Amino acid sequence: MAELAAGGDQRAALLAAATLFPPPPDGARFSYGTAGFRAEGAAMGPAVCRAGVVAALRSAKLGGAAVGVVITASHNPVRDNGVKIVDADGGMLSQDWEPFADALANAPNPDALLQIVLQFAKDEDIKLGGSHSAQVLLARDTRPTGEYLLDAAVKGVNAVIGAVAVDMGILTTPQLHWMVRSKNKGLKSSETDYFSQVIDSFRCLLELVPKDKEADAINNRLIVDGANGIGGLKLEEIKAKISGLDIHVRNSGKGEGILNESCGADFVQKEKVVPLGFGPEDVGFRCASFDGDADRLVYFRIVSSSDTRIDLVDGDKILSLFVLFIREQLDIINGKDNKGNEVLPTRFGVIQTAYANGASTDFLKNIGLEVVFTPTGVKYLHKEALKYDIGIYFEANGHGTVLFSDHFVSQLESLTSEFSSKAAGSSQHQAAMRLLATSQLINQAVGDALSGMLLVEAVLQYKGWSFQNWCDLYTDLPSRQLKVKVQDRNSIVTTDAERRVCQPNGLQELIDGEISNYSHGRCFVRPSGTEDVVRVYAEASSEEAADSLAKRVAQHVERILG
Ligand SMILES: CC(=O)N[C@H]1[C@@H](OP(=O)(O)O)O[C@H](CO)[C@@H](O)[C@@H]1O
Ligand SMILES: [Mg+2]
Repeated sequence: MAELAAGGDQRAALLAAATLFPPPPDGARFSYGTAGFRAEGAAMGPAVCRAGVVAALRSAKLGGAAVGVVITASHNPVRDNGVKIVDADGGMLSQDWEPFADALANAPNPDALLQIVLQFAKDEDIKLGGSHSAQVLLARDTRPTGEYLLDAAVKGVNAVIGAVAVDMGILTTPQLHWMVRSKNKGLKSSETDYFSQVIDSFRCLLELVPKDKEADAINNRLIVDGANGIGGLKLEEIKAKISGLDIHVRNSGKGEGILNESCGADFVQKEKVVPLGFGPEDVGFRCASFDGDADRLVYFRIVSSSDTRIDLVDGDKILSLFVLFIREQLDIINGKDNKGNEVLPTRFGVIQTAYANGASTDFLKNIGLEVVFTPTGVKYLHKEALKYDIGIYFEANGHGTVLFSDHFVSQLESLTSEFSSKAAGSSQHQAAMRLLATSQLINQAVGDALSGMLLVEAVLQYKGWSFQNWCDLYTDLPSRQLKVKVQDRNSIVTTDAERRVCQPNGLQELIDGEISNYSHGRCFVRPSGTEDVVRVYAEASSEEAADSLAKRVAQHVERILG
């Protein structure tokens, strides 16, 4: 073992941390999945402590760049908790480190943990024992187990000698991603800086609303479901500083309501009924809903006080709205120059997953855009979006953002200053400024309900659109999602961005057979990355047909996988 030697102090520190948080005797296995590790909060101590070790080593590997740890279980019930590692660019942990994170979380005892760390450090050429610097920024949501798990994470970070843990407090998940990214880019990175950037760029977009649109300005009353979580609390804190909107927060997290219980973006999007905390006074108004850690956003409208149904605007329609807005700005800028070249040639990428409603994909294709599909999970969507000058992605559940490449932003900056000297106030100048403000407003690290909502509001004002105008972009195809409990969900192997099954043999043929009986039928199955279930999604021309297609396919899955 000599070559694996780390100083005795380093070994002792790792063993001590692992001993403080021994894994549960039932040997529950953790898998990093689509969203980090999640389980019942009280059982998360060991996994969170070990995630702290991973984050500290990741920072050490990256020469001491800040890395983040967020303690949250997002939209899951309040008794659950979880942990996600934020990489130095502000995105999700690099996928090639996930196997190490899994191995560490599942190490059966302190000695095994020590050996895994030493071997990994050797393979990755990370010098242990304090001969490196490392810093980890930590945040948590409002869950009651958060404080205990924060302590576990800090102990994990500190078990890597030389690593510094910085508690950033109770934050939304996207705030911490933003901070990590900003810090490593040498930009201002405090919470106050985050709020100023969001508030200022939103104001700037409102100032750029064409004057004729202001006349028939849309209703400025906006009601927000904070899921009784951190997003509601933060919005309460800053709503008075947000210009042009009359914001009312329900389920703000200050009252008695329980986190995510019958409220929040996941509930609203899946159940399509009025969340708790809303009353007759909210009927007919534009409502937004955040999830428990405020990285998902959907909109809805309550139809009538005698009806629990809502009109839902999901992530797909938010994406479509943003696409129209961005394309319009690009079209304005791209009047051809005198040599017939486009002023600002732009590679614009639109990315969805298989869960995107088929009507949204048709809408995007009909307006001449190509849509790229990736597997479920932000890490895949985000990676694809980074390939473009402007890359936009949204999951149907409301997680998404718009990414602007550094190169494109600097092109926009020079273009705006060129316009401001040659053609100040021209429509081209204004369009370029709108895009710049958009790149400032919308979170460049991860989906962000707060800044996403403000972009929606700015775009609706820009277009002079009511909620109804937005709904009318296209009509969602009826869809149904089911969960099937099976022995081993990972015996399902998929391909083609999870839209087809390649194992077990014969299952895809059965699914195809079912689909062929339905008009506008579409259906796929995949193992969930966050729950021990196989998910079934079906779409068809009526609710009944979508239900029946989903049920029939679920029965095949149940029969074949047991
Ligand atoms: C159908 C669905 O909504 N799946 C969600 C869910 O993943 P699953 O792998 O389906 O469990 O949680 C992920 C993390 O929040 C999110 O990215 C994804 O969209
Ligand atoms: Mg979330």
